[in-house]
Amino acid sequence: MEETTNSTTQGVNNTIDFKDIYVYSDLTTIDIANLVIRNPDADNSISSSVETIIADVKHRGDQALLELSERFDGVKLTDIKLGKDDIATIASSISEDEKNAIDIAYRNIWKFHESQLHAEGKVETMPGVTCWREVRAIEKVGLYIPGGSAVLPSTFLMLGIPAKIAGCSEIVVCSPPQKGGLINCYLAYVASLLGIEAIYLCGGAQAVAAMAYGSESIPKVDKIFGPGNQYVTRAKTIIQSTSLTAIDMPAGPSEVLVIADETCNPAYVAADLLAQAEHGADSQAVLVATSDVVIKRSIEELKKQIEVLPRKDIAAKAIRNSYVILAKDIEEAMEFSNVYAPEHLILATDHWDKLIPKVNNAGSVFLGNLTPESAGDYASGTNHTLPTSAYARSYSGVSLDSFVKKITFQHLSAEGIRNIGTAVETLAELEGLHAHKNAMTLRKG
Ligand SMILES: NC(=O)c1ccc[n+]([C@@H]2O[C@H](COP(=O)([O-])OP(=O)(O)OC[C@H]3O[C@@H](n4cnc5c(N)ncnc54)[C@H](O)[C@@H]3O)[C@@H](O)[C@H]2O)c1
Ligand SMILES: N[C@H](CO)Cc1c[nH]c[nH+]1
Ligand SMILES: [Zn+2]
Repeated sequence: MEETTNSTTQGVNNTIDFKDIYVYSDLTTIDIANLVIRNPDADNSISSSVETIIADVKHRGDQALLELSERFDGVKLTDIKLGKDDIATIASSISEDEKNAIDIAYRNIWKFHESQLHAEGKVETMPGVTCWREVRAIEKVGLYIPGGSAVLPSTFLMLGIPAKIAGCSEIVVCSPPQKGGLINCYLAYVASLLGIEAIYLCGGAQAVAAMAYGSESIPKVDKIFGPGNQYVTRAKTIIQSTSLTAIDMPAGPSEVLVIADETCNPAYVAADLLAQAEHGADSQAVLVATSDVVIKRSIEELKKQIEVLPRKDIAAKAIRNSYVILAKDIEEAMEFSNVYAPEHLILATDHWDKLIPKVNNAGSVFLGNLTPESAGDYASGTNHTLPTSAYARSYSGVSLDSFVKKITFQHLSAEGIRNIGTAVETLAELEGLHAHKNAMTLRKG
């Protein structure tokens, strides 16, 4: 890796000299609120191109989608929709080993998400006053499957499986066209496993706009799911306030925070950092360690391992966009992590069980030295579509709940009216809302 010219200057006085990776060693002197900001779009360039793309798709529909695919994906399409027969033909080229791996992931993800189906009981809050909730699937959902720098069939599993379990009646899938104007065979195989009959060849902000407003080819949906780059993520946050379409959460460039103590294995730590760094130059991989020996060894390992990665250049840029923290103890490490609110938190320590209660903000947590984050990315069963950019402070990752609404129901009997009537009348009276009071008084008789 080259020497960094990382523009982050805070904490420079506290750096230990590893030449190309910032190591902050005294958190009390650092502006942490500033340090934890990811990809700020300071010049507003992403927001402004996304706004232009959304307006274009809204007004010109399919024609805009075709032109934007040519411009951003370098693919000249004649048809945006890829149908069932094409999908089946493309899927047939996948090998048995690849099929088996996808099938294992499919089963585990299905099993974990199916376990989230909980029926709630009815509650009698007072005699004759019964309240309960019922679950209904969101009818029309849109799944965005990234495909800019890497096509992610695993994301198709992560979104398609809970949508199927929830019972969503219309599942619209968009993914950027690959060279030749098609999709890759792994996405096609996942589509066939899920029984999805069409994939729309459309990526980026334009795909989000199409699913939010509809185009001649792409149906409008009620909620859009899925991760993506900064263009996709910005588009999702814009359309949720400008259309009647909801979103799962901001799930942008991947990130990981590894907390490591002297019981960690530095080779594993480095591998886990690089696994998220290779997603994109704007990814972030943060190491928070309680010992400078751990830091030194992990960085040595990282420098060795990065050399053989096919995506070395991307990973190196992400590492330059990252940093290391020497915490004074594990408590300080956990405090920093909770402020950072990482998409993925890895506890690279044998003492992980004691740390679980201290985790307040994280998308998904990987416990101990034998639990690589890649397991959750692909096949253990948990969902890999997770909040980034510190949104793990308030959002959960995708789950079965993301695909359903929970509607409350209530029923009052004559006894219920007798028990609750006066309280409702008094509350209506004190709020000065007499029609509210009357709706109860008439029934009390
Ligand atoms: N948070 C999560 O849960 C999660 C999960 C998986 C992946 N990810 C992230 O998803 C991202 C995938 O990104 P990707 O780029 O590979 O694929 P992508 O599908 O998100 O984006 C590709 C699209 O971006 C658009 N685009 C590219 N350059 C543009 C430009 N200059 N102006 C306007 N639009 C442009 C194009 O339309 C292209 O089709 C990565 O950052 C990865 O880390 C996050
Ligand atoms: N780490 C990504 C979520 O940030 C998910 C993914 C898909 N494929 C590999 N990894
Ligand atoms: Zn990943």
